[in-house]
Amino acid sequence: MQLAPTAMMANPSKPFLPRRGLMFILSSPSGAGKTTIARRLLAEDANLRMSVSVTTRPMRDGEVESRDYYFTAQDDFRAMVDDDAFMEWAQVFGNFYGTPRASIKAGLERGDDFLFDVDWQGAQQLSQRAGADVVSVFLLPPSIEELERRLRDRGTDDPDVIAGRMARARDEISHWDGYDYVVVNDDLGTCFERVCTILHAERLRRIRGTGLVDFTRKLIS
Ligand SMILES: Nc1ncnc2c1ncn2[C@@H]1O[C@H](COP(=O)(O)OP(=O)(O)OP(=O)(O)O)[C@@H](O)[C@H]1O
Ligand SMILES: Nc1nc2c(ncn2[C@@H]2O[C@H](COP(=O)(O)O)[C@@H](O)[C@H]2O)c(=O)[nH]1
Repeated sequence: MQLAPTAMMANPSKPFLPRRGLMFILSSPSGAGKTTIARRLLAEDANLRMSVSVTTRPMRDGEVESRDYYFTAQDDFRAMVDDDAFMEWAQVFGNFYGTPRASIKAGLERGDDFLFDVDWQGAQQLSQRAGADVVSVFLLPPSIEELERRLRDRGTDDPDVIAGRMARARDEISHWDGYDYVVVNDDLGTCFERVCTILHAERLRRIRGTGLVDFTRKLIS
């Protein structure tokens, strides 16, 4: 039997049974494309919510407060650290970044999935603290030359900032083996499909199926 394309595509994020949400981490060296992939995932997947980080870095052209980051002063960031308001935080490129705790715990219990755009330090801390809720994906550029080209063509950073990001790229890449999945972002469409495949499969893991015990009990009773 041939299924109509619409039937095959029918909302893969909507679960048949209640399930616990997951924490979907995307990391990469700066410029490899995680923001691009993240925006497309959020646009196409109704069950995925962005975990918006707090940062002390200045806002870039085109960025929107509370959509891209909560932009904050260093003193306020420190106060949040002291209040234990972050699930993780780290210093990256001389600025501070942190993942606010608020709303994530309750969201996971409701079955919401959260997307995190964090560096390797954030991925490591979240994996240690949130264990089985975490699915981590590391994106690699097809080459170092292409990574630099993407940073230049993006047109958001001065040459000295780009040099700093390139200098850090090798260190970031050296942490590839701390992730559950590694995907090369060469062709954007192919990379996006692979990331979607990971997300859809991870949602189906037995450990997330909070409704499975009752459901299977009824099936066999
Ligand atoms: N597969 C691809 N092929 C060509 N260009 C790409 C591809 N993926 C992303 N880009 C482009 O590369 C640039 C960097 O992408 P993006 O801003 O998503 O990177 P990032 O990893 O989020 O960087 P940062 O960590 O600095 O925020 C953007 O201009 C984006 O349009
Ligand atoms: N550990 C954390 N890293 C974060 C967080 N939010 C963003 N990031 C990472 O910082 C760099 C630079 O980001 P940019 O937007 O300034 O280019 C990048 O690797 C992000 O993944 C966070 O909350 N925690």
